[in-house]
Amino acid sequence: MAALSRIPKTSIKSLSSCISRSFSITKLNSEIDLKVPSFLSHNSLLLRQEPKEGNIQWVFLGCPGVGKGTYASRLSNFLGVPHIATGDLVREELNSSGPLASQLKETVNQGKLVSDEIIISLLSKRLQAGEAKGESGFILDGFPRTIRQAEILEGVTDIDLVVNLKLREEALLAKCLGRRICVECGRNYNIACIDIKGENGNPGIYMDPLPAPPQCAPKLIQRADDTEEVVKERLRIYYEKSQPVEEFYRSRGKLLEFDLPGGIPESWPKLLEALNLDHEDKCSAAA
Ligand SMILES: Nc1ncnc2c1ncn2[C@@H]1O[C@H](COP(=O)(O)OP(=O)(O)O)[C@@H](O)[C@H]1O
Repeated sequence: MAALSRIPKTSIKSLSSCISRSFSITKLNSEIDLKVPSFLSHNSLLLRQEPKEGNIQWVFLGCPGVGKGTYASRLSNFLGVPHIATGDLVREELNSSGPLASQLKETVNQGKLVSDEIIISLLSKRLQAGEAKGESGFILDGFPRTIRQAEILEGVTDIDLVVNLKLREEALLAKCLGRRICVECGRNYNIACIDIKGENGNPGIYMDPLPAPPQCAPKLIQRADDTEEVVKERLRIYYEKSQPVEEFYRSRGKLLEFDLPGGIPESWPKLLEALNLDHEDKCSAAA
Protein backbone atom coordinates (compact mmCIF):
# COMPACT_ATOMS: atom_id res chain seq x y z
CA MET A 1 0.00 0.00 0.00
CA ALA A 2 1.99 2.89 -1.34
CA ALA A 3 0.03 5.59 0.49
CA LEU A 4 0.61 4.09 3.91
CA SER A 5 4.34 4.58 4.09
CA ARG A 6 3.88 8.33 3.73
CA ILE A 7 1.43 8.66 6.58
CA PRO A 8 2.58 9.90 9.97
CA LYS A 9 1.13 8.42 13.12
CA THR A 10 -0.43 10.13 16.07
CA SER A 11 -1.28 8.49 19.32
CA ILE A 12 -5.02 8.24 19.76
CA LYS A 13 -4.24 7.52 23.38
CA SER A 14 -4.34 11.05 24.64
CA LEU A 15 -6.12 12.54 21.65
CA SER A 16 -9.52 12.03 23.21
CA SER A 17 -8.59 13.91 26.37
CA CYS A 18 -6.76 16.53 24.31
CA ILE A 19 -9.84 17.20 22.25
CA SER A 20 -12.01 17.65 25.32
CA ARG A 21 -9.41 19.76 27.13
CA SER A 22 -8.82 21.87 24.05
CA PHE A 23 -12.56 22.35 23.79
CA SER A 24 -12.78 23.51 27.40
CA ILE A 25 -10.00 25.98 26.73
CA THR A 26 -11.84 27.15 23.60
CA LYS A 27 -14.88 27.78 25.75
CA LEU A 28 -12.79 29.70 28.26
CA ASN A 29 -11.17 31.70 25.48
CA SER A 30 -14.49 32.45 23.89
CA GLU A 31 -15.76 33.77 27.19
CA ILE A 32 -12.70 36.01 27.44
CA ASP A 33 -12.22 37.04 23.81
CA LEU A 34 -14.35 35.66 21.04
CA LYS A 35 -11.83 36.68 18.40
CA VAL A 36 -9.04 34.37 19.57
CA PRO A 37 -9.40 30.88 18.13
CA SER A 38 -8.48 28.14 20.55
CA PHE A 39 -5.64 26.75 18.49
CA LEU A 40 -3.81 30.08 18.71
CA SER A 41 -4.04 30.21 22.47
CA HIS A 42 -0.90 29.60 24.47
CA ASN A 43 -2.57 26.93 26.60
CA SER A 44 -3.98 24.83 23.82
CA LEU A 45 -0.66 24.83 21.95
CA LEU A 46 0.79 23.07 24.96
CA LEU A 47 -1.72 20.27 24.49
CA ARG A 48 -0.74 19.55 20.92
CA GLN A 49 0.20 15.94 20.16
CA GLU A 50 3.33 15.14 18.20
CA PRO A 51 2.89 12.71 15.29
CA LYS A 52 4.32 9.20 15.47
CA GLU A 53 5.07 6.89 12.56
CA GLY A 54 2.54 4.77 10.69
CA ASN A 55 -1.04 5.69 11.64
CA ILE A 56 -3.73 6.85 9.32
CA GLN A 57 -5.62 9.98 10.35
CA TRP A 58 -7.98 10.78 7.55
CA VAL A 59 -11.14 12.85 7.29
CA PHE A 60 -14.02 12.41 4.85
CA LEU A 61 -15.93 15.51 3.81
CA GLY A 62 -18.93 15.79 1.54
CA CYS A 63 -22.60 16.70 1.30
CA PRO A 64 -25.34 14.58 2.88
CA GLY A 65 -25.96 11.52 0.73
CA VAL A 66 -22.66 11.67 -1.13
CA GLY A 67 -21.51 8.33 0.28
CA LYS A 68 -19.03 9.36 2.99
CA GLY A 69 -20.17 6.49 5.20
CA THR A 70 -19.97 3.92 2.41
CA TYR A 71 -16.46 4.79 1.25
CA ALA A 72 -15.07 5.62 4.70
CA SER A 73 -16.30 2.26 5.98
CA ARG A 74 -14.82 0.38 2.99
CA LEU A 75 -11.50 2.12 3.47
CA SER A 76 -11.60 1.41 7.16
CA ASN A 77 -11.86 -2.34 6.43
CA PHE A 78 -9.26 -2.06 3.72
CA LEU A 79 -6.71 -0.25 5.86
CA GLY A 80 -7.60 -1.74 9.24
CA VAL A 81 -8.34 1.54 10.99
CA PRO A 82 -11.55 2.48 12.79
CA HIS A 83 -14.26 4.34 10.93
CA ILE A 84 -15.70 6.95 13.27
CA ALA A 85 -18.89 8.61 12.03
CA THR A 86 -20.19 11.37 14.28
CA GLY A 87 -23.65 10.95 12.71
CA ASP A 88 -23.68 7.35 14.02
CA LEU A 89 -22.58 8.56 17.47
CA VAL A 90 -25.40 11.09 17.48
CA ARG A 91 -27.96 8.48 16.37
CA GLU A 92 -26.79 6.03 19.06
CA GLU A 93 -27.20 8.74 21.68
CA LEU A 94 -30.63 9.85 20.47
CA ASN A 95 -31.87 6.26 20.47
CA SER A 96 -30.62 5.78 24.03
CA SER A 97 -32.44 6.76 27.17
CA GLY A 98 -29.68 9.24 28.00
CA PRO A 99 -30.38 12.83 29.06
CA LEU A 100 -29.49 14.25 25.63
CA ALA A 101 -31.77 11.97 23.63
CA SER A 102 -34.81 14.17 23.15
CA GLN A 103 -32.80 17.34 22.50
CA LEU A 104 -30.70 15.52 19.88
CA LYS A 105 -33.74 14.01 18.22
CA GLU A 106 -35.28 17.44 17.76
CA THR A 107 -32.08 18.97 16.33
CA VAL A 108 -31.29 16.10 13.98
CA ASN A 109 -34.86 15.73 12.72
CA GLN A 110 -34.86 19.40 11.75
CA GLY A 111 -31.62 18.90 9.80
CA LYS A 112 -29.69 21.25 12.11
CA LEU A 113 -26.19 20.73 13.47
CA VAL A 114 -25.71 19.50 17.02
CA SER A 115 -23.68 21.87 19.21
CA ASP A 116 -19.90 21.63 19.07
CA GLU A 117 -19.90 20.88 22.81
CA ILE A 118 -22.08 17.77 22.45
CA ILE A 119 -20.25 16.54 19.35
CA ILE A 120 -16.85 16.94 21.00
CA SER A 121 -18.07 15.09 24.05
CA LEU A 122 -19.47 12.18 21.97
CA LEU A 123 -16.31 12.01 19.87
CA SER A 124 -14.05 12.09 22.92
CA LYS A 125 -16.02 9.23 24.50
CA ARG A 126 -15.74 7.20 21.29
CA LEU A 127 -11.99 7.83 21.09
CA GLN A 128 -11.56 6.84 24.72
CA ALA A 129 -13.47 3.60 24.17
CA GLY A 130 -11.25 2.90 21.14
CA GLU A 131 -8.14 3.65 23.13
CA ALA A 132 -9.21 1.12 25.74
CA LYS A 133 -9.48 -1.50 22.96
CA GLY A 134 -6.02 -0.59 21.59
CA GLU A 135 -7.25 1.19 18.47
CA SER A 136 -4.94 3.53 16.63
CA GLY A 137 -5.59 5.89 13.72
CA PHE A 138 -9.03 6.75 12.37
CA ILE A 139 -11.09 7.69 9.40
CA LEU A 140 -13.42 10.45 10.56
CA ASP A 141 -16.72 10.82 8.75
CA GLY A 142 -18.96 13.82 9.48
CA PHE A 143 -16.36 15.61 11.61
CA PRO A 144 -15.22 18.37 11.39
CA ARG A 145 -18.33 20.03 10.06
CA THR A 146 -17.67 23.61 11.11
CA ILE A 147 -14.56 25.77 10.98
CA ARG A 148 -14.49 25.74 14.78
CA GLN A 149 -14.46 21.94 14.87
CA ALA A 150 -11.69 21.93 12.24
CA GLU A 151 -9.63 24.36 14.30
CA ILE A 152 -10.06 22.25 17.42
CA LEU A 153 -9.00 19.11 15.58
CA GLU A 154 -6.06 20.86 13.90
CA GLY A 155 -5.02 22.18 17.30
CA VAL A 156 -4.68 18.72 18.82
CA THR A 157 -3.40 16.47 16.05
CA ASP A 158 -2.14 16.24 12.46
CA ILE A 159 -4.70 15.12 9.94
CA ASP A 160 -2.82 13.54 7.03
CA LEU A 161 -5.44 13.66 4.36
CA VAL A 162 -8.93 15.01 3.79
CA VAL A 163 -10.99 13.36 1.08
CA ASN A 164 -13.71 15.59 -0.32
CA LEU A 165 -16.33 13.45 -2.05
CA LYS A 166 -18.45 15.23 -4.66
CA LEU A 167 -21.64 14.43 -6.53
CA ARG A 168 -24.30 16.47 -8.37
CA GLU A 169 -27.03 17.83 -6.10
CA GLU A 170 -29.90 16.02 -7.88
CA ALA A 171 -28.13 12.75 -7.13
CA LEU A 172 -27.60 13.70 -3.47
CA LEU A 173 -31.27 14.28 -2.84
CA ALA A 174 -32.32 11.08 -4.62
CA LYS A 175 -29.71 9.09 -2.70
CA CYS A 176 -30.89 10.40 0.68
CA LEU A 177 -34.53 9.69 -0.18
CA GLY A 178 -33.64 6.17 -1.38
CA ARG A 179 -31.47 5.28 1.60
CA ARG A 180 -32.65 2.35 3.75
CA ILE A 181 -30.96 1.00 6.87
CA CYS A 182 -31.14 -2.46 8.37
CA VAL A 183 -32.27 -2.01 11.98
CA GLU A 184 -30.41 -5.12 13.00
CA CYS A 185 -26.94 -4.83 11.43
CA GLY A 186 -26.97 -1.09 10.68
CA ARG A 187 -25.87 -1.53 7.05
CA ASN A 188 -27.01 1.04 4.49
CA TYR A 189 -28.76 0.15 1.23
CA ASN A 190 -30.40 2.23 -1.45
CA ILE A 191 -33.53 1.72 -3.52
CA ALA A 192 -32.89 4.71 -5.79
CA CYS A 193 -31.71 4.20 -9.34
CA ILE A 194 -29.90 7.38 -10.30
CA ASP A 195 -29.75 8.20 -13.98
CA ILE A 196 -28.99 11.86 -14.57
CA LYS A 197 -28.23 13.04 -18.07
CA GLY A 198 -25.19 15.22 -18.71
CA GLU A 199 -25.95 18.90 -19.35
CA ASN A 200 -24.20 22.28 -19.48
CA GLY A 201 -20.81 20.62 -19.46
CA ASN A 202 -21.68 18.46 -16.41
CA PRO A 203 -21.24 14.75 -17.06
CA GLY A 204 -24.25 12.47 -16.63
CA ILE A 205 -24.22 10.00 -13.78
CA TYR A 206 -25.65 6.52 -13.41
CA MET A 207 -25.84 4.64 -10.10
CA ASP A 208 -27.50 1.29 -9.65
CA PRO A 209 -29.66 0.73 -6.57
CA LEU A 210 -27.92 -1.09 -3.74
CA PRO A 211 -30.43 -3.79 -2.77
CA ALA A 212 -30.50 -5.33 0.69
CA PRO A 213 -29.71 -9.06 0.96
CA PRO A 214 -32.61 -11.35 2.04
CA GLN A 215 -31.56 -11.35 5.72
CA CYS A 216 -31.82 -7.52 5.90
CA ALA A 217 -34.69 -6.91 3.45
CA PRO A 218 -37.52 -7.30 6.00
CA LYS A 219 -35.78 -5.08 8.55
CA LEU A 220 -35.23 -1.89 6.58
CA ILE A 221 -36.05 1.54 7.95
CA GLN A 222 -35.66 5.07 6.67
CA ARG A 223 -33.83 7.73 8.68
CA ALA A 224 -36.25 10.31 10.09
CA ASP A 225 -34.05 13.08 8.65
CA ASP A 226 -34.10 11.61 5.12
CA THR A 227 -37.28 13.42 4.06
CA GLU A 228 -37.15 15.90 1.16
CA GLU A 229 -37.67 18.94 3.38
CA VAL A 230 -35.01 17.93 5.91
CA VAL A 231 -32.47 16.84 3.28
CA LYS A 232 -32.82 20.26 1.61
CA GLU A 233 -32.19 21.92 4.97
CA ARG A 234 -29.16 19.65 5.62
CA LEU A 235 -27.78 20.64 2.21
CA ARG A 236 -28.34 24.33 2.96
CA ILE A 237 -26.52 23.98 6.26
CA TYR A 238 -23.72 22.04 4.56
CA TYR A 239 -23.12 24.89 2.10
CA GLU A 240 -23.25 27.48 4.86
CA LYS A 241 -21.31 25.80 7.69
CA SER A 242 -19.39 22.84 6.30
CA GLN A 243 -18.25 23.91 2.86
CA PRO A 244 -15.82 26.45 4.39
CA VAL A 245 -14.09 23.45 6.01
CA GLU A 246 -13.09 22.31 2.49
CA GLU A 247 -11.19 25.60 2.01
CA PHE A 248 -9.69 25.26 5.50
CA TYR A 249 -7.98 22.03 4.43
CA ARG A 250 -7.38 23.09 0.81
CA SER A 251 -5.31 26.02 2.00
CA ARG A 252 -3.26 23.63 4.13
CA GLY A 253 -2.58 21.35 1.14
CA LYS A 254 -4.48 18.43 2.68
CA LEU A 255 -7.58 18.25 0.47
CA LEU A 256 -8.05 15.52 -2.13
CA GLU A 257 -11.06 16.31 -4.35
CA PHE A 258 -12.83 13.23 -5.64
CA ASP A 259 -15.76 13.44 -8.07
CA LEU A 260 -17.69 10.21 -7.83
CA PRO A 261 -17.94 8.84 -11.37
CA GLY A 262 -20.91 6.54 -10.62
CA GLY A 263 -21.91 3.76 -8.23
CA ILE A 264 -19.64 1.69 -6.00
CA PRO A 265 -18.28 -0.70 -8.69
CA GLU A 266 -17.04 2.23 -10.75
CA SER A 267 -16.07 4.61 -7.95
CA TRP A 268 -14.28 2.30 -5.49
CA PRO A 269 -11.36 1.30 -7.77
CA LYS A 270 -10.98 4.91 -8.91
CA LEU A 271 -10.93 6.12 -5.29
CA LEU A 272 -8.21 3.60 -4.43
CA GLU A 273 -6.25 4.78 -7.44
CA ALA A 274 -6.64 8.42 -6.37
CA LEU A 275 -5.37 7.43 -2.92
CA ASN A 276 -2.42 5.68 -4.53
CA LEU A 277 -3.36 2.32 -3.05
CA ASP A 278 -2.11 -0.76 -4.91
CA HIS A 279 -4.05 -2.79 -7.45
CA GLU A 280 -3.38 -6.05 -5.60
CA ASP A 281 -4.89 -4.65 -2.38
CA LYS A 282 -7.69 -3.21 -4.47
CA CYS A 283 -8.80 -6.65 -5.68
CA SER A 284 -8.85 -8.21 -2.23
CA ALA A 285 -10.72 -5.27 -0.70
CA ALA A 286 -13.33 -5.15 -3.42
CA ALA A 287 -14.12 -8.84 -2.98
N1 LIG B 1 -19.68 17.10 13.42
C1 LIG B 1 -20.98 17.36 13.65
N2 LIG B 1 -21.37 18.56 14.13
C2 LIG B 1 -22.66 18.84 14.38
N3 LIG B 1 -23.67 17.98 14.16
C3 LIG B 1 -23.35 16.75 13.66
C4 LIG B 1 -21.98 16.38 13.39
N4 LIG B 1 -21.98 15.11 12.92
C5 LIG B 1 -23.25 14.70 12.90
N5 LIG B 1 -24.08 15.68 13.34
C6 LIG B 1 -25.55 15.61 13.46
O1 LIG B 1 -25.98 14.31 13.07
C7 LIG B 1 -26.80 14.40 11.90
C8 LIG B 1 -26.55 13.20 11.02
O2 LIG B 1 -25.21 13.19 10.61
P1 LIG B 1 -24.72 12.35 9.35
O3 LIG B 1 -25.21 10.96 9.47
O4 LIG B 1 -23.25 12.57 9.21
O5 LIG B 1 -25.55 13.03 8.19
P2 LIG B 1 -25.33 13.45 6.68
O6 LIG B 1 -25.96 12.34 5.91
O7 LIG B 1 -26.15 14.72 6.63
O8 LIG B 1 -23.89 13.67 6.34
C9 LIG B 1 -26.48 15.74 11.29
O9 LIG B 1 -27.53 16.27 10.49
C10 LIG B 1 -26.25 16.60 12.54
O10 LIG B 1 -27.49 16.93 13.15
